[in-house]
Amino acid sequence: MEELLKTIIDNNRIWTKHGKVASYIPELAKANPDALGIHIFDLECNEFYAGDYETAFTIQSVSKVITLICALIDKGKEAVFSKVGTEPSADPFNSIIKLETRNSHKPLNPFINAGAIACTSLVSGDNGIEKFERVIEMVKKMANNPNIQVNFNVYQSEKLTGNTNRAIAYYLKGANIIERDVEDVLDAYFKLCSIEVTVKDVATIAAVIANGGITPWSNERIVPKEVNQIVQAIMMTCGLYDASGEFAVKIGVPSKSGVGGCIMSVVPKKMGIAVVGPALDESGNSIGGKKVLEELSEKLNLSIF
Ligand SMILES: NC(=O)CC[C@H](N)C(=O)O
Repeated sequence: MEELLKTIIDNNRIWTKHGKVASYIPELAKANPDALGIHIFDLECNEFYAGDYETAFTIQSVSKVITLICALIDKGKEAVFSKVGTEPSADPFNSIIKLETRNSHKPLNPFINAGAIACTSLVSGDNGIEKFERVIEMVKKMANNPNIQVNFNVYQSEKLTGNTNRAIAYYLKGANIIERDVEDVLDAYFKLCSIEVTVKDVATIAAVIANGGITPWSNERIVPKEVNQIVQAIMMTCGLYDASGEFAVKIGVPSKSGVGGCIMSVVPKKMGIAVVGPALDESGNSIGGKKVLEELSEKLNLSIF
């Protein structure tokens, strides 16, 4: 397996030259555009990795999966889906347009920025700090890593330049989708995007989801079965923003990407996979990461379809 992963990384490294590192959050522009790494955590707790698997990166939108899990556990599906939809979006991840043109003003789904900001406000906690703590504790538990922390420079950079997210959040407040103090919710959202991880952490999180919400290493249920099912369905249909359909066709497993260059993939009942490659395509998905997953899915016959 390690040989296979190494070959796949080598075959696809060239793709990193065709993408661009995210620069709208200035601190992210410092990432190495040539990096490409992968980690697999299977349900027997075997781990395989290759390429730049030691690269640290910020989790970015992959955190939206854990925020949704916490919101569903804390408030239940009726409350969550009264504020956020479950439909894919054909617009970019930070788009505002549908908030106004759709009657309900609900964000289309929990994995675009508007939906994730709404879910952040739904998570348990009296203020932004408590909400952030609730979600990062879940990240640590699912990643089996108590040392996970926020990258302070990325957090500061997000907060300083996150005006589109600010516009989204104030719109949501005006439409009664979020009830809390907007800046407080945004602060938690920016911190959650800035959590620093490696592909090992993300592959471990994916393995818990692949195992039905139960930790493969200690057999402990941390995500209720129904929540785990809902999250995978939304990853499948909305996980790569406006490129989710193409990804379903080419790779065929529930996945979630982030502008830090990570893609987390869940192969139900088999394994968790994480790739990192900070050079992104025009939808904000890792260009090399997508190609690596495409070849891996083909070679190991991973598609659920
Ligand atoms: N797609 C992403 O990963 C977006 C996350 C980023 N922090 C933002 O809010 O713009």
